[in-house]
Amino acid sequence: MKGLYAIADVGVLARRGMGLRVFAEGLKAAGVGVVQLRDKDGSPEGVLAGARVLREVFAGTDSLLVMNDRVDLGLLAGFGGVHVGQGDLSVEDAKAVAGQSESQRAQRKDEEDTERKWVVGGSTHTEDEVRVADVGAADYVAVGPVFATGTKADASPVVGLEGVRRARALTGKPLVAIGGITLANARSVVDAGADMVAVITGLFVPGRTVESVAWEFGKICVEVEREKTQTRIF
Ligand SMILES: Cc1ncc(COP(=O)(O)OP(=O)(O)O)c(N)n1
Ligand SMILES: Cc1ncsc1CCOP(=O)(O)O
Ligand SMILES: [Mg+2]
Repeated sequence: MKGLYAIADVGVLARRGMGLRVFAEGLKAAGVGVVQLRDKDGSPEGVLAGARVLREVFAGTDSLLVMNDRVDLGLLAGFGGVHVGQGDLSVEDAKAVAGQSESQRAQRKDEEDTERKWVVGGSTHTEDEVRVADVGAADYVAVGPVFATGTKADASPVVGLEGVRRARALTGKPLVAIGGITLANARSVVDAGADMVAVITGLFVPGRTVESVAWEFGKICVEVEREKTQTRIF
């Protein structure tokens, strides 16, 4: 898991007058690897309707589709995973609902090679939460908000780049940074140790297409990773 983790926030899209399908097609054209559907105000059927749009647009690609908050809707939608925060179902319970707890997987050992793992990611905002997530069942650990964000009204205090560095030191799991990430600061976030940058508002740059912005986020992540590898070799 490296690069851009794009979040299709239904409320933000509506406020910006952009359709979910058009937005998703831009992400697909940019080759985005992970796309989350975040619909905080939608009815269950409304969320599933949005999920169907993402399934259609990303059909035939390897992109991972992640449902925010609701493991049941993620499973119904045929998504590849769910993201849960500190106030949502726990990562472990989300795994169990998806039939992916340790014991459930052990019972189906023979199928495991062919079975694609259902991904469960979890939010963290403090060092203690990162420590807990590191030893728990989360497939990736999200940390944030890195910078101030206007998108989440009940966001925790910002952790800054130092928070990303500390999280990096505390977990070897894939680390996703979120909150106020833009093209201008994405490099610093990946430099601080994030594997992926999760972005909502930063995908909208006046005068530019979502595709070109998403592509540039991916390019920044690849460049920083390449620089890190070279630094390690020489
Ligand atoms: C990749 C990623 N990281 C963090 C969050 C935030 O999750 P949560 O804290 O549950 O807040 P809501 O998004 O549900 O308001 C996320 N959605 N995705
Ligand atoms: C969902 C969420 N969780 C922590 S910050 C945040 C909002 C991220 O949105 P933006 O990229 O617009 O700051
Ligand atoms: Mg949540």
